[in-house]
Amino acid sequence: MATPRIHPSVDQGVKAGVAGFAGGTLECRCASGRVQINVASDCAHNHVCGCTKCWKPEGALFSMVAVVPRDKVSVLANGDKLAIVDPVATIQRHACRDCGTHLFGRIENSAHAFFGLDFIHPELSAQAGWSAPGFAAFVSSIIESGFAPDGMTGVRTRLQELGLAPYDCLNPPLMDALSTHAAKRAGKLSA
Ligand SMILES: N[C@@H](CCC(=O)N[C@@H](CSCO)C(=O)NCC(=O)O)C(=O)O
Ligand SMILES: [Zn+2]
Ligand SMILES: [Zn+2]
Repeated sequence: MATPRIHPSVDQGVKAGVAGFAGGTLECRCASGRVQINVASDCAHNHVCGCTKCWKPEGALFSMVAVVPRDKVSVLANGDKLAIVDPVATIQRHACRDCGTHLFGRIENSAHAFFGLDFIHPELSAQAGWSAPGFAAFVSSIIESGFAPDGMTGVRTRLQELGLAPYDCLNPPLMDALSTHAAKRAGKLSA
């Protein structure tokens, strides 16, 4: 069986980030009049995501997605082309109307554990040095996009080979953060 194409940024091996990297500019994929955003910070929790909601480049089974503080994100050019993909989703993904690329995803619910963080796709930046992806999230979800279930062992094996531990939700630190937040809100843990 052919090697599964996880994502073009990791298919030849995961490249390490650069310590002290300070961010860069992300662009959509239009031939002209590109939407540009600036991200004045390195990203964190970078991962590949198999969910149906995250933007994936052509041919890839996974997106590559990470978070940055929302106050570090600003629109530099052609922001009038941005539209929210799904206004009721937890993550409101601001995408280019013309090419479909997602420039940033924002959580507007201030009660959410990840409020204050925006989701970005570091590959949309020409600058190298972003923190590398460290795990694979929502792996089983690729089936929801039509991937054949009998290929899942091959996908998980390839992810392991790349050093991207596969999870069917988020990784344990992020799942623990979500549960800690929920427990504090419910008064089960002290805030
Ligand atoms: N099986 C579903 C899962 C979708 C999902 O829950 N995605 C996550 C991860 S996105 C980045 O890691 C999520 O938090 N979604 C919230 C949102 O998208 O608003 C599917 O594949 O659709
Ligand atoms: Zn575009
Ligand atoms: Zn996702």
